[in-house]
Amino acid sequence: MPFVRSQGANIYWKVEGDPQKRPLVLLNSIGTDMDLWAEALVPLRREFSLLRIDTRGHGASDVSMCDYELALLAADVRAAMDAADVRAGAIAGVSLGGMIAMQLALDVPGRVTSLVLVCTSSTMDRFAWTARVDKVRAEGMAGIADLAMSRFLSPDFAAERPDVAATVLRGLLNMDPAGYAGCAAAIRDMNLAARLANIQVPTLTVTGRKDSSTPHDGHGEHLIAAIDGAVHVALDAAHLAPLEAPDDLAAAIIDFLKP
Ligand SMILES: O=C(O)CCC(=O)CC(=O)O
Repeated sequence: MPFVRSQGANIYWKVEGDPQKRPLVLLNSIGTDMDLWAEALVPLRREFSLLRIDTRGHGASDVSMCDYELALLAADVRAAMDAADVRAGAIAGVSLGGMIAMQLALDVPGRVTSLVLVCTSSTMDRFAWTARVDKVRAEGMAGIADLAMSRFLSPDFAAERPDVAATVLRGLLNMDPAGYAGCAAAIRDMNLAARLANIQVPTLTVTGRKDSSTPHDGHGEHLIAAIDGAVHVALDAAHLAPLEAPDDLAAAIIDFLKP
């Protein structure tokens, strides 16, 4: 079974593609699961051996009833990499997934060969995320669904692809609020900004021109400035770029990671 025990929880992972190819680990945002990457898998599978992981509290992974920390979520990724026999690999993460990827690169640099930071940040508004944690614990997923959906997908894309928007909304509403709150606490408490200069691996930062949650200004720009040699690509997408611009994102990743 593709579950690994990590710090009191079963974490779901899945490998796809030719195991002889270079490993690429794919991490999801808060409020989604490994299927966030589904639309980009075909081109990525041609180039990489893919390891996808459901972040603790999401998808098929266990929910722990507490505040999580990025270090815990990074340890879960390390455990899944061990279980999948991936000693080191490129790590691509969307939003929370990018934060976990940065934490992993700082905590265990030997396990990370490159970073792809998609629609993410090292500094989110602590006040807003404190309110998000409280609201989801008090009201459940319905209490935060409209806000999250308004940032996940652009209105144009949601109108063009109501099937995708409905699937994302259903996933959000059906998840355990404790898992969302635990991860939201990790975003609230993250402490990455002062450590970014210690990231020593080639890094691609991807921003979405329609992303109001972690846009270039105030978010992506800080990663690009602080991480030595970081490369930047902007895509025509809102926050969930793997759904809104899967081909362009896959092409950017493949180009950046080419040997
Ligand atoms: O719901 C939002 O406001 C966007 C969530 C966010 O920025 C963190 C994530 O997507 O992991």
